[in-house]
Amino acid sequence: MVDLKDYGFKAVDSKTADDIIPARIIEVHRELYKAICAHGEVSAKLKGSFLKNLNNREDYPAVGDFVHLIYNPIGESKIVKLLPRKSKFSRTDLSGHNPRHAKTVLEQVVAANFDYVFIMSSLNQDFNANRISRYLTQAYQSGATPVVILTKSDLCPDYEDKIEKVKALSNDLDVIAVSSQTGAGVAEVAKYLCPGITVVFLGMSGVGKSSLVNTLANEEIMLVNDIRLYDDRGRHTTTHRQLVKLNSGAMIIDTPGMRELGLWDADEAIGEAFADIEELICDCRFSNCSHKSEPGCQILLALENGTLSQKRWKSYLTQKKEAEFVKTKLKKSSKKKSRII
Ligand SMILES: Nc1nc2c(ncn2[C@@H]2O[C@H](COP(=O)(O)OP(=O)(O)OP(=O)(O)O)[C@@H](O)[C@H]2O)c(=O)[nH]1
Ligand SMILES: [Zn+2]
Repeated sequence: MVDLKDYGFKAVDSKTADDIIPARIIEVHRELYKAICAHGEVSAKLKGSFLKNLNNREDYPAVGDFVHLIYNPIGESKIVKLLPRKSKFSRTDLSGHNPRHAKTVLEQVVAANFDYVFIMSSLNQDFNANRISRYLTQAYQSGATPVVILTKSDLCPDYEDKIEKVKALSNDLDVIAVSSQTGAGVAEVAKYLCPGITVVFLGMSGVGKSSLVNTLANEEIMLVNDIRLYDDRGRHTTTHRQLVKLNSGAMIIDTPGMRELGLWDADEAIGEAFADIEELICDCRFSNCSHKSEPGCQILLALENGTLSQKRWKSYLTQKKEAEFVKTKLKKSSKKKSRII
């Protein structure tokens, strides 16, 4: 028997019928799900009655979700309910269109119920505090706790100032420098990986995610967790596990969607990441200040006396603009009936 608590399940007061049990989604392949439940791993589909009542794309189960299912020991189990999410990452699905021409923007959840977002950024010449700040905005919005992991510390002997720069992005932010090459800092990251804890990684390709995961797991976990399947023509294929359990008992969610996250209704999260700027704006003399030339503008004053850097102000404006763009698209598309999958 599998104890779902080992997979982060917190039993709530939801009394279930005898044949309905909780499970966690570990893979999503179009309409087919793979889930872990008390009886081990099962294949599952959405039950017709559940599917019929789905209105939004975000209500479809995603990797990491807890669900209720009717267990079937000899065939596909049926998912009957999606349990409330404590955190989630959504991707703006532009229906395959270039953003400028997209007619519909749909929210698609790509990972759910994670405790930490590991924001990965390399300490070498790619280091970019603005990018980290963008990821922070998304992390706060997800509902989980961000931890910034600065990789390849062996390539950058002098990284203290970079750590300070990142710490200045937000209050109480944990920032860890690591090297998968030398092992420096890896133990600090491992402290987060307690049994039942789920983490996701955000970061550009090549920052060293796989190397770190392999170092943490002390084995080729990415390979170990690949499973072999036979496709419908009997050909041999491998698929990549989307929720991976480490030896420590912690879990990592890694889905294709995680790699292309867009900003989703980010105003509130931007407010958290740029609280200082929003405070300044509140103090501008005119409530509709454009922060370009008005007298009594606190932004202009802060830029002039150097308490606010041009770079940070520009980064704030860029994020606002992006969030605005998505919102406009969303408003337009919600007037029409949303197309679901
Ligand atoms: N010097 C040094 N190189 C590293 C370190 N970690 C990773 N690398 C190198 O950086 C390159 C990319 O590392 P990966 O772990 O594959 O990066 P990734 O983020 O998983 O990349 P994707 O699979 O494309 O998402 C590889 O050539 C690694 O050998 C490190 O701590 N120090
Ligand atoms: Zn102003």
